[in-house]
Amino acid sequence: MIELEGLTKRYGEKVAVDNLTFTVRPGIVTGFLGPNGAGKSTTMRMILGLDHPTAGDVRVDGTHYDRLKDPLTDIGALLEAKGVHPGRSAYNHLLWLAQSNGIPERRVREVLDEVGLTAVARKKAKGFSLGMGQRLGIAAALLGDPRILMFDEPVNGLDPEGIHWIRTLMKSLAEQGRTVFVSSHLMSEMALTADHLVVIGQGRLLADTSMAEFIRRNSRSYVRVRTPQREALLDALHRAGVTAVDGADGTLEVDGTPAEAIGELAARDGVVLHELSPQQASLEEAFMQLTAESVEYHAHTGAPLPPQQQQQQQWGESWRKG
Ligand SMILES: Nc1ncnc2c1ncn2[C@@H]1O[C@H](COP(=O)(O)OP(=O)(O)OP(=O)(O)O)[C@@H](O)[C@H]1O
Repeated sequence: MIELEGLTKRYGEKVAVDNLTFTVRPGIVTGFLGPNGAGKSTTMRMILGLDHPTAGDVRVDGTHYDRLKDPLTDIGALLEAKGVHPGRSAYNHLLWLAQSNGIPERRVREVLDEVGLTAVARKKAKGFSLGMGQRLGIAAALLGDPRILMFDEPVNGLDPEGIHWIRTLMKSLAEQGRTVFVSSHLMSEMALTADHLVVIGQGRLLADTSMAEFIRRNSRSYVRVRTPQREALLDALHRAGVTAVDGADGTLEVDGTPAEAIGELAARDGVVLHELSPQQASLEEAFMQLTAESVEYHAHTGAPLPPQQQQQQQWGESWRKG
């Protein structure tokens, strides 16, 4: 497990990570989601002991990273800027890592095979594409056969085949019972990979929820109705026990009643409709709304928020409780 407790990092006035408390559990893929600059990389660097927290604590399997005896066998990580000597081959890079961490040489061949780099293992890293570089970074993370794996934006720069490969790899690592913690700024990516979601914005925790729950709450389907006879339509719906709420641009939104039924109710009363369209709210929209509120919250520090944003903020609160 990775356990964060009140983890905080300040750079001067800037609060990069703000009082984060959550646990990353084994056997599932946990997505770490937030817009650019939310504090994901800083959090991951603190987990690995590369940055020191200003306050709070983070433990890897109950211990601070720098007290782990053989860290590569406990936690493997792919960080965004992974330093590989450009003149060194993939094989020699991994061999150097293995030898300095007491890992047998056969693991080098195994992980090269696992990430599909065997054919180019003797080529110098400076000739590697971005995708090959990512694969080499992942090979390094897997080298010590660790129980915990952490990937910072692993699909960056990968082609569709590479992205598919990473997704499959992360899921299979979790199925083996490992803890898999992966960051992204794309909800659509996480929806395909993660079982659990931790969302941050401006360094603060916004959501800590299962993916299924996030989808259940946000996959709202409704029907958008546009009519020049608003009152007449509302009457017709009301008589049938159907509730409509105001949508954007003077539209009405109806939950739980199919478009066909709404159309028939309108026709029965001779109500003209200009639009009758089933809608599905996207997860990306839900994510943007969730993180936008944290930006607003910080921009208005000390000042009361407008009622709509207060409501959105409470929505964020309920995620935290979930
Ligand atoms: N060494 C540093 N000195 C000053 N500010 C920093 C430093 N490292 C990070 N920050 C700031 O802390 C905030 C969080 O940065 P971080 O890189 O952790 O975000 P992120 O969520 O990983 O973003 P991205 O997706 O863009 O990588 C940003 O505002 C960043 O500018």
